[in-house]
Amino acid sequence: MSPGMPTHVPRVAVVIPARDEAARVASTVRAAAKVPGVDLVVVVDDGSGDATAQRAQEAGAVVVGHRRSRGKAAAMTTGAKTVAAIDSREDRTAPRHLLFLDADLEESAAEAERLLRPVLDGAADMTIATMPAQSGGAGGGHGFVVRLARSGISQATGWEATQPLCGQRCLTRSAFDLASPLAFGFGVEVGLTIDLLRKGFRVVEVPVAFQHRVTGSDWRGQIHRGKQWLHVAGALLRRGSLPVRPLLSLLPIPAARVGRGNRNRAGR
Ligand SMILES: O=c1ccn([C@@H]2O[C@H](COP(=O)(O)OP(=O)(O)O[C@H]3O[C@H](CO)[C@@H](O)[C@H](O)[C@H]3O)[C@@H](O)[C@H]2O)c(=O)[nH]1
Ligand SMILES: O=C(O)[C@H](O)COP(=O)(O)O
Repeated sequence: MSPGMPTHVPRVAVVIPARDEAARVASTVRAAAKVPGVDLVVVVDDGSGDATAQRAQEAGAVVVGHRRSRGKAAAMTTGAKTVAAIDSREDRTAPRHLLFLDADLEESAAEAERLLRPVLDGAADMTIATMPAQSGGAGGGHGFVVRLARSGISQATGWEATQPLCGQRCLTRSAFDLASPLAFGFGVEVGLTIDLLRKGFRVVEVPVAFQHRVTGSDWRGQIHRGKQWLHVAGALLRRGSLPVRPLLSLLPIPAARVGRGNRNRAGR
């Protein structure tokens, strides 16, 4: 907590949705708590089967939980409701801004100040981090989910997101409330971006040196991506913006026949 700040200045609450993150959540909480402007860290234990809740509490977070996993978006909503309840108990004149961070950022969560600065300064309603190349390598994805998300956002709003799935975001309370209810599960980022841009809010990407666990290429990683893809597609469908081209690219037909007119297979 930074002393000497007047109480009417909106401070920032960090909300960390966490499922089975016992190995990483404590260092993420400790690093997030040190970010200037942050005076509250809430971890939502989304039905973990491990000691996530205990580790988060020991690290100093306010911990709330779901008995069974309800997905990332529901965990974010529970966290935002918890912050609202604390805000009203404290009788604040201005609600806290919400900084959503994944549980696996560990020490790099300390970099988050860059993400909240434009929101604190009133220059943006939502910031989204763009993250550097990850030390764990490029991961095992083929870009299917990222391409679907990016072209869906672009089709819906005309905005080209660099990292459309990134969940490290800072929002004003009013932006969050106006974007609720959130899109389900891993569709939440795409839904937030589209809904806020469509309502005329200012959304800005900010480079931040976060590092996180990279999804691998084993069967678990591919199941994770399948789930992400379905959730993103669901969020886009509900917003009338499911793009056709990334869907066609999933079909086993030669690239030359997918929306390339009469070009030959080499794309010339
Ligand atoms: O049912 C779930 C699944 C995940 N999480 C948490 O949500 C965060 C992101 O999940 P993760 O498994 O790390 O997903 P990634 O594929 O690594 O995440 C990328 O893609 C997600 C959207 O698909 C974004 O939310 C993330 O910010 C982005 O880093 C983590 O803190 C998880 O513990 C939950 O709370 N409940
Ligand atoms: O690993 C990732 O970046 C996400 O899980 C998305 O996977 P993708 O590479 O298939 O879009």
